Amino acid sequence: MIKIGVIGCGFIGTQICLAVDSGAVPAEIFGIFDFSDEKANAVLKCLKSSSPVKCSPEIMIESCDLIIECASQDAVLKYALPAAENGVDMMILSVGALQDPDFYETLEKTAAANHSKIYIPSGAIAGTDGLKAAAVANLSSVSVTTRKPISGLAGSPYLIEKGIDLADIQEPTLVFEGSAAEAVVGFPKNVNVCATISLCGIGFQKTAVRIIADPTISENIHELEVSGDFGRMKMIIENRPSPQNPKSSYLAALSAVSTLKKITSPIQIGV
Ligand SMILES: NC(=O)C1=CN([C@@H]2O[C@H](COP(=O)(O)OP(=O)(O)OC[C@H]3O[C@@H](n4cnc5c(N)ncnc54)[C@H](O)[C@@H]3O)[C@@H](O)[C@H]2O)C=CC1
Ligand SMILES: O=C([O-])CC(=O)C(=O)O
Repeated sequence: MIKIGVIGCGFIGTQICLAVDSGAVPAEIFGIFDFSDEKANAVLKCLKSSSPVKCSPEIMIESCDLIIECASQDAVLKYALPAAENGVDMMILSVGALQDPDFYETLEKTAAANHSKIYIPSGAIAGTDGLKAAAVANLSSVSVTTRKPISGLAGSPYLIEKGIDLADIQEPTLVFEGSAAEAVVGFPKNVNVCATISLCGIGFQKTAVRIIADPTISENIHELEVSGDFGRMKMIIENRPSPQNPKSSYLAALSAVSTLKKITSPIQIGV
């Protein structure tokens, strides 16, 4: 059984630990880490058949086969390279961290040199299978429009920098329009899906992003539009947000668990 370490014990980390603990995934949780001890303790408390240690990511890197990052872009920047250098696989949820081309290239080369894998779940969006296949030929445009309720965008660095007060927004309002590269920096906890789409398609600079703050909805809605040699694709997903963290959709946690199932299964389905 593979040994996993989980960095980040918030909504997604908790769901992953619960799925492994229930036996739905054949893996052992070796260790968990969160810089909030309270969050790590809350995970330990809800596990019935696993007894992971609370340990540093450095210890996980020495002891685990796979590290799952479900914490923040900072955690990816800090731990992804050391894990790859040690031949340890990593699943990354805070995908926006990969927008720096130098970091991405170094990570890719380091993982290749040390036979480690980087797994990026489809997260809170759908359509990555079709997009990846379409990207084998020429793509002319890829765009993502994200609509979130006010609570799903609170605290974003871009809104703070631009002096946009979400409390003033009474109707659906376009708060950002630009590249995915800019979006994942300005909204690091809100649009990692745009990073995943960029990596599947035409990259961070060419992927167009619009973010709409919408006080009339309760779902996190992502609309993906792609055109290219294959034809045209349009996908809309209306995600239920996590009750624990309204910025993140429930599907993001399910996608991480599904990726873990794929990693641990001899049968690989889909692109
Ligand atoms: N790829 C995708 O489609 C999606 C990605 N995400 C991203 O996944 C990550 C986890 O999401 P949630 O579980 O909903 O967030 P959360 O806020 O519920 O939990 C994150 C936890 O990580 C901890 N943390 C943050 N930085 C850390 C660090 N450097 N070292 C140790 N602990 C750290 C926090 O204390 C918190 O307990 C976030 O970065 C989020 O933006 C969320 C939804 C969709
Ligand atoms: O969960 C979502 O709907 C999207 C999200 O937060 C992200 O991509 O970071």
